Amino acid sequence: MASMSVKHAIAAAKKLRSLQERFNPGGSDIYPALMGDEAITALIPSGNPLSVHILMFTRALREQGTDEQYEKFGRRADNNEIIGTFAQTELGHGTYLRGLEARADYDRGTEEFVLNTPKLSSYKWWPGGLGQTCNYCIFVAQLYIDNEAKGMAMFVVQIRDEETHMPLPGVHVGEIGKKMGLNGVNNGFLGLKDYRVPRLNMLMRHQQVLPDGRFVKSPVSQVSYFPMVFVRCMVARQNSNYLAQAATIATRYSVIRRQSPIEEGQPEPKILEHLTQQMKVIPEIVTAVVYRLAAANLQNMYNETAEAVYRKDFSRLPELHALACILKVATSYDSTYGIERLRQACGGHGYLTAGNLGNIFAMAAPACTYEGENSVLYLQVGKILMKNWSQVLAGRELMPSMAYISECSKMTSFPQWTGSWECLLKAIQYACVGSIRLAFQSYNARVQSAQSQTAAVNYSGLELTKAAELHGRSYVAGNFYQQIVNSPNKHQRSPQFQKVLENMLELHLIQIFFRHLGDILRFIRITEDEISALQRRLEEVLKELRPDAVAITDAFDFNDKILSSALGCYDGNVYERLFEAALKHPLNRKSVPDFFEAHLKPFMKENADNAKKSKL
Ligand SMILES: CCCCCCCCCCCC(=O)SCCNC(=O)CCNC(=O)[C@H](O)C(C)(C)COP(=O)(O)OP(=O)(O)OC[C@H]1O[C@@H](n2cnc3c(N)ncnc32)[C@H](O)[C@@H]1OP(=O)(O)O
Ligand SMILES: Cc1cc2nc3c(=O)[nH]c(=O)nc-3n(C[C@H](O)[C@H](O)[C@H](O)COP(=O)(O)OP(=O)(O)OC[C@H]3O[C@@H](n4cnc5c(N)ncnc54)[C@H](O)[C@@H]3O)c2cc1C
Repeated sequence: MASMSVKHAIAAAKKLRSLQERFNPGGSDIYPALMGDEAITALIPSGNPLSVHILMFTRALREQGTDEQYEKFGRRADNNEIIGTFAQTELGHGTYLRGLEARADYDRGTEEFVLNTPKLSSYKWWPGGLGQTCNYCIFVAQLYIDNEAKGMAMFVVQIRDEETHMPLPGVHVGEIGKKMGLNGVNNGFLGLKDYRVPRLNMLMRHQQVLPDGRFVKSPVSQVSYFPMVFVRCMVARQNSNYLAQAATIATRYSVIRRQSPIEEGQPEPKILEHLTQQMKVIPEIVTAVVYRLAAANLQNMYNETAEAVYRKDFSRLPELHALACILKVATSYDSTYGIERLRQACGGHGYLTAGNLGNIFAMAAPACTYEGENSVLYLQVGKILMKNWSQVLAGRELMPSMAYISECSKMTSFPQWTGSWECLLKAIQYACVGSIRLAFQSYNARVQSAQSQTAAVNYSGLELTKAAELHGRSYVAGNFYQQIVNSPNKHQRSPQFQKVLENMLELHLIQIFFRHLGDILRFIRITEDEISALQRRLEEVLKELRPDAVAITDAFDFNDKILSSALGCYDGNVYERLFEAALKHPLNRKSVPDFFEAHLKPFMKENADNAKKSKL
């Protein structure tokens, strides 16, 4: 499977290169790379062994290396003359980067770094493509000069001979084994023993080691985390795509499948006529749209920040970090939840490989772990919210994406409940700020009682993650509201299209309201009648969106090859395709399976004989 994927990935990469040259000649615009990876990934259901090369190896060379280092390594990587990966995670550490054990000792005598993975737990473990595809990697290690730790640094390391692909001396590399999905990606392990690289193989755009061993610290140490921020932005985009694919499949199937009359004596309706089926499918269509818009927004912010960082302006890094964490967590959690819900909405056929929903789930699910395990990233955001709440208490301004926190903090109570979109959005934001305030009280009490910040974060972890989750909801819902209600190009939309978008906004806000009703009721008084009115509106808006469900998912524009699903094919011939797939199963090549004579027949005969004996 791995070699098949490499073959497909190379073919797709070549096709992409020609498209890029045609539409974006010589441009370094990041989009073709993103689209490229998405396009290749979409065409290889078992995952793209070049993903980390495209998304992290080439970008780290461009963003963390000097211009000279880009010329030496980056250009060849961008041109796919060398294939690399991003080797940071180790067998013993993935989250706690300051605990990474791989080390790089500077040898000023030879102006080289000596790279080692001192123990088994120090082995690099997981990097995509490391097993067999790559001949280079970005090797992340703790930098030591005269045995003094200087923090993390990145090194360009050649691991295989470019001609023979043989691992180089001092390199121990291989595949880590079968996974739940993505088995076309050879995730690998890497051990290095006294492996020497020239001084100029350390990426030195932001921090340097001079020939005599003097260390020039990075102005902002977190800029070395930037490659991860990029992939978190990509995950937001990629996982909203996976959800959109699953929503397309389940929607098409739900208007083909007929089951169970709603009125006695009536014909069996399409299953999407059942209200509970609408509640399973339509909110996921809307969630895919909501996250697609949020991810696009985040990508623009990434591009602006990347340009600024290139000019050594690091001011927007903290906000981008917070938003990238929030969106990576929210999209990966909600997409995996949504894809499984859509699989279940397809009944038994949803469990068939021919439906492809299981594979889409397996492709989406690891995003909850890689690029920063989700609860760890929620804690990151929780910490950032604590810092920002201290700013609020000091009367200082907050970053734009947190401005609502300042506004809500000035409200002594929640205004009269109206149930409008603005009211629903404000309710989510108000509940978020209430949660931040409570988390801060717990956290601050711990810090005041002489607990360290790290310990206080750990023991306030439940409230911090709740506040982070609600901050994510507030950001995503706020972004969707702005795009639907206040978008500058709203007047270019037809009234019918605007109405569909407003129905999607209505559904999203009501759905989030009900999902967090407990969190909201903690801070806002809402009567039973007001909640029941929202229940009615929920049922109403599902009915309103029902006729548009197929058109919205068709607008995602996935062709059958990408969906690769007998349930979601454009022509709707579900049963014929299911049957066609079944007949292709190897077990159907013979009428009598091999195991009959070898196992089943003797087993049944033995039982029959024993039964006869027991009668005698
Ligand atoms: C498309 C898909 C395709 C699909 C294909 C994709 C294939 C899969 C690719 C997966 C590739 C990988 O998984 S690559 C490996 C990914 N690994 C990770 O993401 C590791 C996760 N861990 C971390 O990021 C870090 O250890 C933290 C953030 C958890 C902790 O950082 P720390 O430095 O130890 O400590 P901490 O005190 O929390 O942070 C110190 C200060 O730095 C700030 N800070 C922390 N991180 C950042 C950051 N990234 N950017 C800016 N600032 C940051 C904090 O806010 C804080 O600011 P202040 O408070 O000082 O102001
Ligand atoms: C498909 C896939 C592809 C990957 N590709 C790459 C790659 O290309 N390059 C690369 O370098 N890595 C890669 N990774 C590794 C990935 O980045 C790590 O798995 C991830 O960062 C999580 O680290 P970990 O596995 O060590 O989990 P751990 O950090 O051990 O997490 C285990 C549990 O401990 C909890 N935990 C850890 N720290 C804390 C804390 N401070 N507070 C509270 N709870 C905590 C976590 O929340 C989690 O529940 C990949 C992983 C996968 C699954």
